[in-house]
Amino acid sequence: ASLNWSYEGDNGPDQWHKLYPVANGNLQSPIDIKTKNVKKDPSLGHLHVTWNLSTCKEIVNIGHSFHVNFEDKDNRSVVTGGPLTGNYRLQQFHFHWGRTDDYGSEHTVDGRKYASELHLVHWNSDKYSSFAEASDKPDGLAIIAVFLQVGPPHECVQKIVTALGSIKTKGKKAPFTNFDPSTLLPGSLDYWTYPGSLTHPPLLESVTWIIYKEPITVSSEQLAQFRSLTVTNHRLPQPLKGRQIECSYV
Ligand SMILES: NS(=O)(=O)c1ccc(C(=O)NCC(=O)NCCc2c[nH]cn2)cc1
Ligand SMILES: [Cu+2]
Ligand SMILES: [Zn+2]
Repeated sequence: ASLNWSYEGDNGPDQWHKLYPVANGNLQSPIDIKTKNVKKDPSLGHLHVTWNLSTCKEIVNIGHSFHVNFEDKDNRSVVTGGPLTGNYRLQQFHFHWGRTDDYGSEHTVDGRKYASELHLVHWNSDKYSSFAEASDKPDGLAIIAVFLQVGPPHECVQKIVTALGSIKTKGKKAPFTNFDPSTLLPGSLDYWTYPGSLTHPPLLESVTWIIYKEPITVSSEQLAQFRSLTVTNHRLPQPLKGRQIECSYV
């Protein structure tokens, strides 16, 4: 189905509210993380990530982005702990980026924009039976975000960049197996967390966001390869509307 929204022009982010009124809701994402307003919460423990590389399945060009999809029919790849109650199953990961290396992340930190942002999308498999069922529940989704800054190339991101060559047109998919997403996590496991939404339509306010403080590093050439699929795909920060951001003790 052709999408009724885009990142630029007549169906751009400022118009999304016409078809998706929740775009002006109280729990919209992304947001700017003002670190001086973050609340340290000693009860926030470590995140426990168990991603099994046997669940990595394929890479797909979905037009406004590309996804690496995982088999989510059992709990082989789950995240739990931290702000989460129970198990959240990994469904897919994707990135967001901008036209240049100067911006492209969705969340920002004290106004700082990173060049890109990784989203690892999980759904609550203890309470719901699918992503679709979980996607409109307040405790339905957990998305882990990792910032990307520019520097030397990232060895594991290179595997993804190489695979993009076989999915140049929208709708194309190619096998992409035995990839371990934990190779995309930073060294420090300190994170921020807050209640929010999907960052593009349907913009459902069903997400516990978990954002690692430390970025990973990719090269400008690797980012240029992302842009070969679509030039830009990031939403700007939305009003906090009184939400409290918490940070872990690690
Ligand atoms: N950027 S993000 O907040 O992580 C995010 C935004 C939208 C969706 C989503 O699932 N939206 C409905 C849907 O099923 N869309 C088709 C597949 C798709 C497109 N983009 C992401 N998933 C998932 C994650
Ligand atoms: Cu998307
Ligand atoms: Zn995303």
